[in-house]
Amino acid sequence: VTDAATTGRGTGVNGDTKTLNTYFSNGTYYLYDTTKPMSGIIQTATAQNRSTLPGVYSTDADNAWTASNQRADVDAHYYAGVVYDYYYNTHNRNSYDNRGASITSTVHYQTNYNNAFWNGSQMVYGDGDGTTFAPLSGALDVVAHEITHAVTERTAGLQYQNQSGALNESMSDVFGYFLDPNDWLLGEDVYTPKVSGDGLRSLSNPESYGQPSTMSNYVNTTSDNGGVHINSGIPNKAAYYTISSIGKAQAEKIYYRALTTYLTPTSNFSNAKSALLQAASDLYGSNSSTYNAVRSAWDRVGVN
Ligand SMILES: CCCCC[C@H](S)C(=O)N[C@@H](Cc1ccccc1)C(=O)N[C@@H](C)C(=O)O
Ligand SMILES: [Ca+2]
Ligand SMILES: [Zn+2]
Repeated sequence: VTDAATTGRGTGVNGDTKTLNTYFSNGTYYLYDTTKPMSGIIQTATAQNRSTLPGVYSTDADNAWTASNQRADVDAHYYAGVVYDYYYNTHNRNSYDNRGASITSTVHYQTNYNNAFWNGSQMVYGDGDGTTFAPLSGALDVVAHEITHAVTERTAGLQYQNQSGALNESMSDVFGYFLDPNDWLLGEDVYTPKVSGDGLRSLSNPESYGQPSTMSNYVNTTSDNGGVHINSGIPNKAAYYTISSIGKAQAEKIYYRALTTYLTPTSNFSNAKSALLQAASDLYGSNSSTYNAVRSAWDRVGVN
């Protein structure tokens, strides 16, 4: 039997061509990447527009993944590999559990599903309805957002409600930015495909998308698990100030260290400020301009 790791070619959600790590077995090609060091595999499946997970492996006959209904599969697979490489190369983290866990993605979840999520075991992507969203795996910052939920779950464990939940969401957005730093927008590559230049959220200007950016405008609500997608604007704005001041290279070190060393399941915004300051102190000193930039950022969003 001639099983083998192979290299394929695919078309992404936005019509771009990508090289894919695939696998050939028994006459069929699979979105099954065995190339990562010490890690498990990265594998992509389709729910075939139903809700059963993980669904069935995405397959192709000739390793040219160019059909229109394969675009979401191509990007989910390719971007999962990009995010794996980021955590491994930048933070020396071997997959979301730091022990080489396999990364599984399922696309074509339900019909016109305008969301993506981590379900505790895998990533799941809807195709969008074509107006609000294009297939959500088509954006690297979305894929990074979802995998970062898995990292958070295995480290800080931030409870998905109220302030800890907004922090959880913010960490996913901030690492979404670190993966896709071309702009301060989140989801711009798949959000409102008929409208250009917008995103679902903005780190630099949360208000432009209906989020608060100061503690004084924190939204007390029972919906959305206590407004986790609303109040994330406050830590997101602090991240914008921090990154703008000290740059991406130092910021991502501080954020990774705070997330994996100091934050806990019940951390609130004030605890996040302390965690980031402690990380900045550990890495750059408590009298450093880096430390002072982090403190200033959180002062400016009104978190003491
Ligand atoms: C199914 C239950 C809800 C899970 C929410 C997931 S983690 C989530 O936050 N998804 C992101 C997807 C995303 C990420 C970055 C950029 C664009 C879109 C999200 O923000 N979802 C919005 C639509 C929401 O759930 O309100
Ligand atoms: Ca982006
Ligand atoms: Zn999320």
